[in-house]
Order: sequence, then structure tokens, then C-alpha cells
Amino acid sequence: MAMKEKVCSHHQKVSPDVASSRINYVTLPNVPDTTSIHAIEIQSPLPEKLKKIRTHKTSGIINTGYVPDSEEHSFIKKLPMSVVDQNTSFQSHSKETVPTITVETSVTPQDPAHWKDSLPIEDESWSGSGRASNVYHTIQRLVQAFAERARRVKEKIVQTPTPSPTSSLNEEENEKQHDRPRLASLIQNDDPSAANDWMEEDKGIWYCRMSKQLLLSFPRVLDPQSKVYISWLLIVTLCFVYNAWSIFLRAVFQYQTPESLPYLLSFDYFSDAIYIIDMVVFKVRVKYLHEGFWVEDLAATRKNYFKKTMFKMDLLSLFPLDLLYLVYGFNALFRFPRMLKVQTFWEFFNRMDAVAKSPYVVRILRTLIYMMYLIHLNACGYYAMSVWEGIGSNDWVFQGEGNAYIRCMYFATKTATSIGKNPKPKNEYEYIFMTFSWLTGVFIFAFLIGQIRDIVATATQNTTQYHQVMDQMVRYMRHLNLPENLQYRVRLWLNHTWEQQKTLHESKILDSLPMKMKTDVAINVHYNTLVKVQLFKNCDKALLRDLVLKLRPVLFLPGDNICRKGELGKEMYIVNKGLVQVMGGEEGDVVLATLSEGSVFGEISLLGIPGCNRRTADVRSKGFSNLFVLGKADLWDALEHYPDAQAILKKKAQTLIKQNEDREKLASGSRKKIEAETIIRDPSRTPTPRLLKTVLEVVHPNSMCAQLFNKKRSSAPVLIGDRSQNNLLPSPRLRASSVSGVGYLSLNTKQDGFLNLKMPSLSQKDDKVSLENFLNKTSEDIAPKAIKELLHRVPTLPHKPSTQSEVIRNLETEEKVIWERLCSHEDLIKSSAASLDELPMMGKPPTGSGLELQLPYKPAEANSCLKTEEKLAREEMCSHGNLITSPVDEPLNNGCNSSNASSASEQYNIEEEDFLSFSEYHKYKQLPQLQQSGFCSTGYFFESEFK
Ligand SMILES: Nc1ncnc2c1ncn2[C@@H]1O[C@@H]2COP(=O)(O)O[C@H]2[C@H]1O
Repeated sequence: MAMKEKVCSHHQKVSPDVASSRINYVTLPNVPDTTSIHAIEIQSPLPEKLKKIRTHKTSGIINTGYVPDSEEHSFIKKLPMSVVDQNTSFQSHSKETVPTITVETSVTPQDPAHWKDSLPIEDESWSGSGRASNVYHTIQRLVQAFAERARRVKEKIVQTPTPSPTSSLNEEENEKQHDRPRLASLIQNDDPSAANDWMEEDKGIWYCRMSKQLLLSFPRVLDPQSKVYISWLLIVTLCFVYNAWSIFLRAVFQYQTPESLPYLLSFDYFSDAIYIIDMVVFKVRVKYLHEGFWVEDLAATRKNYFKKTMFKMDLLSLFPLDLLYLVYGFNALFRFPRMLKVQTFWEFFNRMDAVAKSPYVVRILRTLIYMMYLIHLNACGYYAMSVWEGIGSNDWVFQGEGNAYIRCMYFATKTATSIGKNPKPKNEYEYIFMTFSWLTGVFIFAFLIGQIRDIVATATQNTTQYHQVMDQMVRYMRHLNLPENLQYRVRLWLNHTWEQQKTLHESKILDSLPMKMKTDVAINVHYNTLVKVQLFKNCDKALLRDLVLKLRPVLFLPGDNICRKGELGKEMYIVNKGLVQVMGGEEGDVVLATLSEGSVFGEISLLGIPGCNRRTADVRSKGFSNLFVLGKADLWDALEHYPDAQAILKKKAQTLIKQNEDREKLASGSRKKIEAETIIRDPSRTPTPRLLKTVLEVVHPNSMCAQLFNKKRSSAPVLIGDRSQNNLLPSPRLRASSVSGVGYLSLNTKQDGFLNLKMPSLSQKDDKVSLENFLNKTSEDIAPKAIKELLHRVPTLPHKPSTQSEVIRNLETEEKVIWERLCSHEDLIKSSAASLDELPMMGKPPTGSGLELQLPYKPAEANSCLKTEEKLAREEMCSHGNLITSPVDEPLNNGCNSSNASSASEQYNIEEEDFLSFSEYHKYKQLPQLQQSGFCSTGYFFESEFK
């Protein structure tokens, strides 16, 4: 309280009336905002259990706290430390003390003008709301406690109660312990006996429920794969094993004495009781499959059991042969029928084999039991022989030393395994016994040990396969003398894949399952990742099911390139685990984005966005990353039916494209200046030849292609296009092409601009492609704005002067009509369409088509000329920077490769689209009519002009 002397202390006595009920708040009028409260001292009877204290400053509420009756210090805890510091103190109080509140502030005593009296004000409205809030909080806590109790009771009902009564009682005890303080806190003010009553009542209800539940929880019918049934089978199996072991043991050895007999008999009859319960309660309730349905009718399951051989065996196993005890005395062999329960023993192991997590452990256990039992029988036989011949009568028989069973087991094991030296048999009986024992031993080794080996081999099959693959791979890489680093990476990949999947053939494992089950498994495996994929957030479950089977898991190592900018996109990826980086910038060293679990990438080049069929960025793996790959065809198969997902993907792709374009524009801004300087310095730079110009250089001058290309062009610009579809420029050419079965209509401008109109629905399977067809389909993909713009620039068409205005008028609604009109344009048809109409992927041009008439050579001539012409053309093109190339489809024999192609692209500034045309040329050049006509471009192709 040292501070008290330095600061102004304000003591305010609250009127007894107020004190007895509550202290509402203390107002410190005219205290500047900067004033900080150092301490609050309360002297008060605080007669109620809970008190709410609010201290106010003129600028607003400073604090709120509850003061329980006996725990003044909890008030301190509930106040923020900035307000309550070590100077705060609460004095003990008695009911007679008039409450006093002292507030210490940093206002110095020299500033008394700042202070007026602090008044404890009885605020009725607040008082009311305080009471309401107390009631509200109490109710809330009660509701929570009841909800909690209801949940626990519900759990008890749903869960099968623990079989051990002690443990359930303990649980109950724990529950009560747990409940006590909480419930007691809720009823702390009430009579404690009420709480006890409540607990007693609760206990009663609980017992009642438990017993009811136990009765009700026993299933009417049993699933043969259920835990309950298999556990029961285990109990029966143990009884069977006891009988199988003890019958011969007791019959041969002298373990059944008058002293041990009562115990042995009680074990015997206990196992008999289990056999009976098994038949009466369990086996009759096992449901079975009939015509593909589970039969759950109790009468039917009973009937089904009675029909089985198992029932007869079970019945025989209970045959009371031991009644003969009464006649012949206690001979354990009279219990021999109990051995007939062996079917249950087999059933148990078969069921375990089907449900166990490690089935090979179950198999080994069964084999071991067989082995031990055979040795046990052998030991019993040896002892029986010894007794028969007389114990210790010769060197071979049991000498009567030590524990008889252990010594005989030792002898039997030595014989069965042929390990160790056995005493030589002395007479024929002993020879026969030894022969039989050795045969048994051979059987044990040949059959049982062999079985164990198989079991172990199956269990470790995957590991063995992995080692084999690894060894082969290492040998192969050494043989090829691959760089150390690459060898290391391959080994790392194999290692990591094995660590993660414990198999290198994951997909093969599922192949044996039916499709539906495969889907279920795949959904389960990939579910956690798929739910994180934004794209699939709200999408149809059926789409997920469609997609999930098509996902192929792949693993990438740190620093691996997943895809490279400029490659043709064939797959899309989903990040399952790890991080991948999208790289950009001039050098490809700027991280544009880091994608984590659930992110999708590689979709832009698959979506058929005009001009975007190539990867827009490098993507590489940051650490180890597990991805799912989805092929282009699979993606489209799925998206075709789910336009929403398609729209989301396209929207995202467009945003990314725009982002990247903006970034590139920014970067190229600074680059342009330097380029300009270079051009000025080097005016002798070869002008970039256009593709068609190059083509004309290399094809035979008399070929139809050359003739078509060299036709005098009209000076009137006709069709205009630009990739961005909003900056249209004059163009003399219209070109339709098919690239890998996907149609394109390109409006080629002099400035290399293309309006690429993609027609994805046109597949390679279409054996006939007509221009109308082509245009009609294409028209659906063309932005109306682009067409409008396009047609504005088309000068009046000579044969249909009204077309343009008509077309524009009907544009929004009738795109198809416009295109039909365009197609019906005479010039277009005259120059190529009529013949191309019928130009199929293969076969001859139709009789009467224009094309046929225009063949430059007679077929025989053409054939002889073609080779040279083509050769020349190719050589020529290669010398033009290897224009002929096939960057994706097939490697060419002519020595041109894609790196040359890209250099050609740089040199001549040739459009990507042109490359495709040229690569496609190789595919189609075999078509006789194209060869003959000297066409040098995509499969079906025409170039024309509007005059
Ligand atoms: N700026 C970016 N941010 C995030 N991802 C991008 C970006 N640019 C490209 N990508 C992704 O990287 C992928 C590279 O291949 P795609 O062009 O097929 O699809 C691309 C997009 O999925």
C-alpha cells in the first residue's frame, strides 16, 4: 500500500441498504482519460454469493468482475492485470461492516479539482439485468450438465457393456466420481441429502438399464463374421483343445488320481456345458446366405444348422459315453466323442483367417498346433509302449526318471525331428513304433514345415519383390553407367515409394476387385485429399466417384520438375501430400505460387482455352510430394457431364492466365527498350518469313498447294482475327485444320494473329468432316462479340449484299445461321469447300470433286515425282530452321527435333499453331490425295480468300 500515500485515495461508503443487496458500480466523474487505476480496495460484507462489481471511468467501463462471497481473491484473478496490480487489496469483512470502496489512481493529490466524490450509484436497470444474467448463466450451466449426462447415458446404451461386472462397476464408480463435483456445484445451495437421493435414484436406474440392456443386446441372429461369434468359437476351440490333449494324456499317464479327479471332472463338465451352449444358443442363430440374401429368420437358421454335418458331429461329440464311468470306472478314453467337435476348431481358424489383420499368424498358429499334437500323441504312444513293456525294462523304453510327460515329449520330438540320438529299438514292436514315429516326423517336416515356409513367404512377398526390383534396377543402372546422381535419385524414389505404400504395384492390387468395390476403396483412400480440393467442394458425389478411380498416384522427389512451360499439357495434378512450386519469371526462378495439399494445377493446358494447350509455367516439387495425376481424356470424360466443375476450372484458369500475362507484360516493358536498340544496331537481320511463305518455297511450284497459295489475292481484306478476340486486324486467309482430332478454325492475319476457334466435339472417329459441319459446331464456341466485330469489318459480300446487316441483326440468337451463310458463300465453296466437303481422313477424293480435276500429275507421274518432291520439301524445311517437327507425337527420322523447332520458332517468330500444322502434316501426308495434290499442311486443310 505504499502507493496509497502518493496518490489520491477516494473512499466512498455505500449506504447500508445498497450494501446489503449489491454494489453496482462506482463512478469517478471528471477523471481524465489518461488516469489509470492502480488499486481497488473493497471493504464490504458482500452478503450474497455472487457480486458483480463494475468500476466506471467517465470515458466508459473499465472493468467488470464477480466477487464470490468467500473468495475475495478470485476477484483479483478476474480483473485484467493492467488494472489490478500488487497494490490491490481486499480486506476481510463482516456483515456489520459498511462497504467501502477505495479506488487509487495515478492522479496526484495536488489535482483535487479533477475529483468529485465517487458515488456508488444504485442503478436499478443494471441491477435487474444483472439478476437476469445470473439466472441465465445458471440455467446455461444446468443445461450443459444435463446434456453431458444424457450423452453419457446414451453412450452406455449404445456401447456393448463390458463383460466383466467388476470393470463395469468401476466404470460406474468413476462416472459417479466424475459427476459428483459438477452436479454438486450446480446444487450446492440445496440440501445435501437431495444430492444423495438423486445419486441413489440414478444408480437404481442405471442398474435397471444395464440388466435390460444385457438381455436385449444379445443378437437374435449372429453374423458368422461378427466379433461375438468368433469370440465364442474361440471359447469352444479352447474346450476342444483341452479335450483333445487331456483325453490321451489322462488315459496313458498317471495324472488322473483320486485327488485330481474332482478338478478334472469339473473341467470336463464345464467344457461339456460349453459344447451344449454352443449348439443350443449359438450355432442355431448363425445366419446364412440363401440365393444371395442373408437369412435372418430364427426358424430358418435353426433348420439350416440341423441340416448340416456339423450338427450331427456336434451331437455325436456330446454322446454321454462317460456314463460308462459307472461301470468301468473313470477312464478318460470314454470322453473320446468330444474330439468330434473338431469342425468348430477348423471353423474358428477359417473365420480368423478371413478377418484377422495378419492372417499368416493365424495359419502358423494352426500349423504349430497340429505339429505339437502329433508329437503329443507320439509321446503318449511311447509312454504306453514303455508301460506295456515295463518301465526301465530295456534301454529303449522310458526309464521312469523325472517327469514322465516331459521326458516322453523330449523323446517324441527327437524322433519326429530326427535331431539327436535315440536309443536303438530292441524288439520288433519297438522297431515298428520307431518306423511309424519317423514316418510321422517326415510328414511333419514335409508338410507342416513346408506350409510354414509358404506362409512366411506369402507374408514377406512384397518385401521380396521390392528387393528384387531394387537389385535389378541397381544392376541395370550400373550396366548403363548412368551418372551417380541419377542412380541416387532412382534409388531414392524406389525407397520412398516402398516406405509410403509398402508395394510398388499399388494399382495392380485393386485390379482384382469389382469396379464398385474398387471405387469404394479408392474413395476411402483418397477421401481426405479430395475433400480438400476446392474444385470438388460442392460438386456432385457422382463426379467424385467418376474421378477417383482415374486418379493415379505418383511420387516426386525434391526438386523434380513436374511439368515444364511450353510442353503440351496431357495431365492435371492434385497435391496429395507435400508442396509444389509454380515457377515464373524470365529465368524461371521466381516462385509464383506454392501449392499444398488439395491444390490443383496443370489444368490450364487441358481445358481447351484457345491458344492455351501448352503449359503456362514450370511446376516443381519442393520436397517429396505425392500427387494424383488425372489424364486429359479422363478429365474431359468427367467434366462433360458436370458443367459447374468445368466452369470453375475455366474461371480459375482464366484468372491465372490473366495474372501471368500481366506479370509478363510488366517484365517485357523493360525488355523492349533493349530489343529496340538491338534492331537499330543490326538492320541486316533476316526478315522473319511467314509459314506460308516457307511452304511455298519448299513445295513443288506446280503442285496444287502452290497454285492455291499463289493465286492472286484480292486487295480487299476479308476476315480478321486476333487471339485476344478484341483486336481484329485485316487478314486474307481462312484456314480450317484438324489437330489430333480436334478441329480448329483459324483466321490468320498478316500480323500472326489468330482467332482460334476450337471445336472440341469433333473427334478423330468422325470419318467425314465437312466444312459446314465444322463451322456449325465451331460456331457454338465463338464469342458473339468477336463475330460481330468480325462481320463489321467484312466488306459487303458481293453475292449477298444484305448478309452483313442481316447477320448482325440476328447475331445473338442465330449464330449458326450466320455461319451457314458464310459457308454458302460461293467463293469459298468454289475454291475448296466442295471438294473438302467429302475429303475424308483416308480414301480417294470423290469422283467429280474439284480436287480430282486439279491434280497436277497423273497418278503414275505423281508417284514417281512425289518422293523427290517431298524429300526436297523436307530438306528445305529443315534448312529453314527445322520447321518440320513433331515435338510431341513421334520422333522424326529426318533429324529434326523439337529443340531445333523451338530455335526455328525464335528465329522466324512462327506461331505455335503453325508448328502444330506442320507436325500434323506428317500424320496426314500419307493420304494419297494429299500427296498427289501436294498439300502441305494439316490433314484436311484449305486456304481460301474472299474476293
Ligand atoms: N500464377 C500462378 N499461380 C498458381 N498456379 C499457376 C500460376 N500460373 C500457372 N499455374 C499453374 O501451373 C500450371 C502449369 O501447367 P498448366 O498451364 O496446364 O496449368 C498451370 C496452372 O495450374
